[in-house]
Amino acid sequence: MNILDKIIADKRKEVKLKKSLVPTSQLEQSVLFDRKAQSLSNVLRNSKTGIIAEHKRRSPSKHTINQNTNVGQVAHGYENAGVSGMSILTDIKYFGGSLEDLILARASVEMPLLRKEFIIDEYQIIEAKAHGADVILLIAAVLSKTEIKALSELAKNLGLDVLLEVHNEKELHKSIMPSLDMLGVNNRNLKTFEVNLNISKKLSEVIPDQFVKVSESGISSIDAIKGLKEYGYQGFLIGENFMKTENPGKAAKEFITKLEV
Ligand SMILES: O=P(O)(O)OC[C@@H](O)[C@@H](O)c1c[nH]c2ccccc12
Repeated sequence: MNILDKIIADKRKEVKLKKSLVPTSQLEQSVLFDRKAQSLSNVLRNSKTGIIAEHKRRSPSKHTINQNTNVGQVAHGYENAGVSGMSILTDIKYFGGSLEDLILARASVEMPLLRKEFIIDEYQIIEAKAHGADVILLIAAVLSKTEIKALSELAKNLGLDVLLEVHNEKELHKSIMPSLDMLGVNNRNLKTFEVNLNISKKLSEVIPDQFVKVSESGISSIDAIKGLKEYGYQGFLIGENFMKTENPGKAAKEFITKLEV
């Protein structure tokens, strides 16, 4: 079994258990559930830099990246750096994140927050809204077309933006539908961990213009961003490059300052 299949198998068990413990009717009572979400796609359309900075403690490919973070401080640092939004890993087992991280970031900043999760069930979208997310991620590699449609339509009904992630042309063709806001190309193959920025460049031609294009993973230089912008990308998801430093917010600030000149 590849790592992605393993993560999804565990996720199915986790969601089943959660559903039995906390019903959606209870999630819907959260004060955050009624909060009006902010649109990351709108921010990206109007941003010169388009950085989405991620909070990621560890990953199956890199193991420990940064175990000493205070997510509220990181969120403040990113906001102060002028990022367009923040991505927060909420998977516990493989990425060391949690929904608590999402709440703590929400309590610290106003900018759009993406719940970075392996979403396979509508329950997780209600949960995202109840914990202050503005955006959800859907990963085409693990969902059918019917699932992508149902999950993205639910998110839109709740006022959330949808970022749909693909890694190849087949996934892209299966996924294109009006209930998506952003199309993300993951430069990392989630099955092999191989990273190649040319995947974003290649797939850019087949992404229709109505979607904001986001390039994800393996981005660590200003030149990489300049190159991707030429292919129409307006969003750049960066995790490790900031998180591996002692002060991710400071690293993001230095990066964005260089990008602006
Ligand atoms: O740390 P990086 O290489 O900058 O990558 C960030 C982000 O793109 C990556 O964490 C990611 C992209 N898609 C995902 C799906 C699930 C978990 C993680 C991810």
